[in-house]
Amino acid sequence: MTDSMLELYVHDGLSDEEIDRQKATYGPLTKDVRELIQLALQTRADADDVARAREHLAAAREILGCDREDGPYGTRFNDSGRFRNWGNAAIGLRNAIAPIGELHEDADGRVWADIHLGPIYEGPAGHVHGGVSALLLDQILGDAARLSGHPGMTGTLTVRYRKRTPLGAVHVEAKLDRVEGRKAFVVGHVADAEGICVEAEGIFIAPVWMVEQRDSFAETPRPE
Ligand SMILES: CCCCCCCCCCCCCC(=O)SCCNC(=O)CCNC(=O)[C@H](O)C(C)(C)COP(=O)(O)OP(=O)(O)OC[C@H]1O[C@@H](n2cnc3c(N)ncnc32)[C@H](O)[C@@H]1OP(=O)(O)O
Repeated sequence: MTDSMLELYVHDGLSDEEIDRQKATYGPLTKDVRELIQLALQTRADADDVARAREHLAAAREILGCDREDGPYGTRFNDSGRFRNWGNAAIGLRNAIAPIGELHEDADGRVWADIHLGPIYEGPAGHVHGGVSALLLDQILGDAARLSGHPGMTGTLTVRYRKRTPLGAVHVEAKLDRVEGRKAFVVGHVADAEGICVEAEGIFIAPVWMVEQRDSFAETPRPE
């Protein structure tokens, strides 16, 4: 299990220029697909128009599929310490369902993101699915642990839903609370304009292999 995961931490030696080129190429594709996901939910096009649109989509699938990778994206590094987790379900640059765009980090260690959660993230009518809130919190609490120099796997995530979270603009933030051995304790919340909707505490545990990997970096790697 551990070994198979480590195999997906790959130093691929791409130049910064090549990474920038890939971002410029694939980022807009991800954005288009994200819009398509929402359109699949919202379109009122009739059956003929849907059939016509599907022909275009089939053509796009053929073009995009003729040269492709198999399997998960994993985490890829280069010499200058840039790392890409572009398949990540919460924040991956090439993952059209990932709701988090830009991540911010304040000087005091607070990590936050402002996110627009559209109708594809619905749980209770008009409101955010509880699992989506947990996804955001798992990611942002994990990032707060990692950016403070204590990366780890989620051991325990405790989530308290204080009030419903309306779809639309939400703010997510987290901060390292304390560290005990290989365990980082992080707190955070999801808020709407009226205040906190969901709060969480996470325990992020660095497995031994991750501690060794971490120690091989002079600085905490920054994600793309
Ligand atoms: C450099 C690198 C790059 C950075 C990349 C960052 C990637 C981040 C990715 C983030 C992605 C997003 C997030 C995701 O999606 S992460 C995906 C969801 N999480 C997982 O799949 C984790 C699966 N579980 C495991 O891998 C292991 O069980 C872990 C690693 C958690 C512990 O296994 P390990 O064998 O290491 O543990 P140990 O037995 O030596 O115990 C050590 C200490 O921990 C205490 N304990 C044990 N279990 C738990 C628990 N569940 N809650 C609370 N505490 C627990 C234990 O009592 C002991 O405490 P103490 O006696 O010392 O006080």
